Formats: sequence, C-alpha cells, structure tokens
Amino acid sequence: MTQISEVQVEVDSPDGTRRTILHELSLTLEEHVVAVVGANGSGKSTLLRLVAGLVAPSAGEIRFSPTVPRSGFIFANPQAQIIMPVVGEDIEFSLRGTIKGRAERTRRMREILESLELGHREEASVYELSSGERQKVALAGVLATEPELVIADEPTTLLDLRNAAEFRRRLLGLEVPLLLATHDLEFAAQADRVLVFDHGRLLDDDEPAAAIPRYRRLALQTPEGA
Ligand SMILES: Nc1ncnc2c1ncn2[C@@H]1O[C@H](COP(=O)(O)OP(=O)(O)OP(=O)(O)O)[C@@H](O)[C@H]1O
Repeated sequence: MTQISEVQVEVDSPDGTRRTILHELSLTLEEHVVAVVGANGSGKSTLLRLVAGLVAPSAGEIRFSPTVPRSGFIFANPQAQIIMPVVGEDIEFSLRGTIKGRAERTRRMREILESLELGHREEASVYELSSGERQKVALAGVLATEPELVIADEPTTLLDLRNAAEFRRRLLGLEVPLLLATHDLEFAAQADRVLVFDHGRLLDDDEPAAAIPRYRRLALQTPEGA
C-alpha cells in the first residue's frame, strides 16, 4: 500500500521563482492496477516518479506498507533503459543484482525471454529489434530485478495497435501491482482505479467506467471563446 499525505512538488523556474508542478495531494493506493490519465504536462509522470522515489516531495510524505517496494520503471521509450547492445546480455546485466552465479543468471535470462516469447532474440542486437520487441526487452529487464511494484510511464505510446494490445495484456497479467500513466484510454479502462490529473491537481478519482467518460468530456470540451 502506498500512502501519499499532503504531498506537493515544486521546481525552480528559470526566472528564479518556484513553480508548483504537483499541488497538495493525499491518496492511498492499494488497488492492483491504478491508471493515471490527464493532458500533457498535468503531472502524471511527476506522480509516478514520486512513488518510484525518483523525485522527492517538497512538502508532505509518502509511506509504504509493509515496506518500501522494489519498483521497476518502464518508460515510453524503451531505449532509455536498455543498457547492453545484445538482448540476452542486457537481461543478464539486470539479473546481476539478484543472482550471483553466471550459469544461473543465463538460465534465468532464458526463462524470462521465453516467458515473453523473445527466446529467439537472445543473440539479437537491441538496435535491430522492432519497437514492440524492444519494449518487451525493457519489460524483461524490469522483471529480472524482481520488482514488487511496476511503474509504467506511457508504455504503449510507441507501439502499433497490435503490439500495444499485447503489451497491455502482459502488464495487466503481472502478479505485482501496476501504476501506469497513459494516454491510451483503452488501457486505462482496464485498471481498477483511474486518477485524472489536470494542471498538477487530482481532478477525479474513480472506477474507469465513471472516470474515463468524464475525462473524455473534459479533454474534448471547447475552450470558452474559441
Ligand atoms: N524537473 C523539472 N523541472 C522543471 N519542470 C518540470 C520538471 N519535471 C516536470 N516539470 C514540469 O511539470 C509539469 C508536469 O510534468 P509531468 O511530466 O509530470 O507531466 P505529464 O502529465 O506526465 O505530461 P506528459 O503527458 O506530457 O508526459 C510540466 O509542466 C513539466 O514541464
């Protein structure tokens, strides 16, 4: 369970002032899949980075129970997190934190690749992969770290319809909880809970069937005077 209490995030602006990018927020997250939606710049990634410990709150606190989870982060662009040039090597690299023996690392790497139907790509250069395969390699690298929470920031953005559907299915099938920011409302519709952000504020927090139609209306409404 993640408990966010009166958290606020501020950043320095170029003019020397402080800008609030996440306004005071209190939330308890305990559902298996939580989707965060909202316009560009509304604060979705900031919330994800806060939960992952990549950004510190300027005020308030985040508590986890029973302990701080080991989180695995998936980005929109998988190239950002693939370190080694060859698929199998990259997964083995991620396994170094959890498995000491080399033979055992190789065995586990193959198991993870097989589970993602990537067994035949073990020797492939990461640069010759399709976007769909590359995103699966990024997921394989995250799974290798045995995360207790997966945090995904627009993970289907670069994928075509078919690959997006497959990747959604894989993320939704994980045993560990998933916190997801997405513009893919089909994906958000499959969450247990949807948080809608707007200009750094939590605007709506409900089950998908209620929150998504409200968000669509909000996003598509014509600005006054337009
Ligand atoms: N380190 C930072 N320094 C300055 N401004 C930042 C920083 N991080 C985020 N911001 C600003 O905070 C606002 C919220 O950003 P955030 O990335 O959380 O939005 P988002 O909802 O994820 O957007 P998108 O859908 O475009 O990814 C944006 O205006 C962004 O420019």
